[in-house]
Amino acid sequence: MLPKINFTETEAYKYLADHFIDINQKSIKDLFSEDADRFNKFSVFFEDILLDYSKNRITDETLALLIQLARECKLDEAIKSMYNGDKINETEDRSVLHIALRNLSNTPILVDGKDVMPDVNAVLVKMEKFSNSIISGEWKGYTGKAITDIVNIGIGGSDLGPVMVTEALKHYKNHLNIHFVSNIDGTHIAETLSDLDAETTLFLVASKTFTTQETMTNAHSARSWFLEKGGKENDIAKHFAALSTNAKDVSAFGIDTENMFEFWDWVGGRYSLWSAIGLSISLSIGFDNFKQLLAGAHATDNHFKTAEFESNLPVILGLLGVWYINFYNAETQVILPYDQYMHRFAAYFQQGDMESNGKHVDRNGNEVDYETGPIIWGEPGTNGQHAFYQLIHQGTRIIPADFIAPAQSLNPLGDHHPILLSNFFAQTEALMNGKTDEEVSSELKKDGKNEGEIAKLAPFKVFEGNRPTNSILLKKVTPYTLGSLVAMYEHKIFVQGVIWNIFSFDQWGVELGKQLAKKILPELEGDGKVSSHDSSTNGLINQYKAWR
Ligand SMILES: O=P(O)(O)OC[C@H]1O[C@H](O)[C@@H](O)[C@@H](O)[C@@H]1O
Repeated sequence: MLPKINFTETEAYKYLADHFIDINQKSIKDLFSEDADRFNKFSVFFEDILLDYSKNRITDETLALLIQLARECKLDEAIKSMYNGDKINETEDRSVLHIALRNLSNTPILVDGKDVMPDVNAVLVKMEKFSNSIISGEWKGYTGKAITDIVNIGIGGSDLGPVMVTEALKHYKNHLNIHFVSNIDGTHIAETLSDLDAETTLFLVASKTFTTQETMTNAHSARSWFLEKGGKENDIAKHFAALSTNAKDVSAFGIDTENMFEFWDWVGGRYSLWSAIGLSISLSIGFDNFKQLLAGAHATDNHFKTAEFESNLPVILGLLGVWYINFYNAETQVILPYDQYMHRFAAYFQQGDMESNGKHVDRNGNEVDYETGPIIWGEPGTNGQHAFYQLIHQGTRIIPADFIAPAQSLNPLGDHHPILLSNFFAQTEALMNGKTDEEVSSELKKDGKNEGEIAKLAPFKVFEGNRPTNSILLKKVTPYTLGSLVAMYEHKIFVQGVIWNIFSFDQWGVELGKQLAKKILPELEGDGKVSSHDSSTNGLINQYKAWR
């Protein structure tokens, strides 16, 4: 089980609070000039990933105290508990074993005394066979044609991971066209289906529970479309597969359980891209590449489990986040991939991080009196530079930023990649160094401005700097490296949840809105006025009814 320790009552926390007062006087720039070895000290390699965290407001002492904090919070025990298959998702009484899905070493992992690996491996074999027969064209649709288009119908964890990965690994994709329908807004499925041919389309209904309203509604619409286009009830087996933990509801929907790819309740939705939910990935890039993705994640899992905290990437990232959130009052964490293929990476970790650590009750059931999960946001560079970096550079908030870039481009076109990377390097340097009043004034002087003009303009052009960043330089975006990177962020979330003494693997916060929507739906029928809510909700519903 997870320890239940209030981190603000640890020795390390008290030391950190004192230390914060000292370190807050110093700039990162000063820290670099005081220590020629700073980059070597605060950077760490993991295979083809270099994490440089030297441009942070930390010293040796900060890091030592943060690691002490992790030890006092018994992070090592928590990691062991997760890997042992303990039911650390206590509020749902479940183990948390996404690590088992990519456990290519095949060491036994027990849940309730039973090794889960034979089942995991059997589903992987089934995914491989299925992927191969669709990709090769051996699998035929109801009129004898090969499949050309895959539509994954799912939402949340049954959508975001496959979307992010198939986009990030588009370079490795085969001839199949992959589409994703998630939104209940009819536009999403209507627009997707408008260009498709029922004879050559395969639907993957992806839902852990197989009860999610959006997914079920979209799946039923897809089924009706298929039947309208000429498919017959008994052709459905050739065009619909299910990715789920719920065999009963899958067969009730009419999907042959032969076409069901199973996973288990110990796989959280937002940690499920490694499971059968990853079938669209395996179809898009081939099973061997999917396995490489798992292999990369497995390598990170081993690193997280065995590396000393001082050189453990997820631990370092997690603790740096705690440092900014709980001592500097940072509210957000921005993720900035300098790689167009990774354009959904931040969106993916919005669910990964915010659904995991957006909690205000600790593991003892008490309200916390400290901040927990940050707001995650981000867009690919350099687009972000031309949109919101102004606020990161000159706004009033501290925004810790993760910059991610591959050294090798998958599309080495002219000088695009050096230009992209020059921006990647320049931004973290600029955020750290800023630009002083003297520098601004002398620049303005060179531009021919007079004293009065300089005094007037200079304040607006000063950058105070001292804004913290991590740089994550990858050799190249490959299935393996992406797997490693995603697992690194997953474990970072776990580290932070352990320190904050919250349960990171439940998501009760998504329920209330769902319940209320179910109550409101019947009220939308008929023309009668609705008066059962507050005046705002009544007013909005009644206006909707008047306008629809
Ligand atoms: O896969 P399902 O069961 O359709 O759930 C889809 C999503 O539903 C809810 O919003 C949450 O529970 C998410 O964590 C989940 O990913």
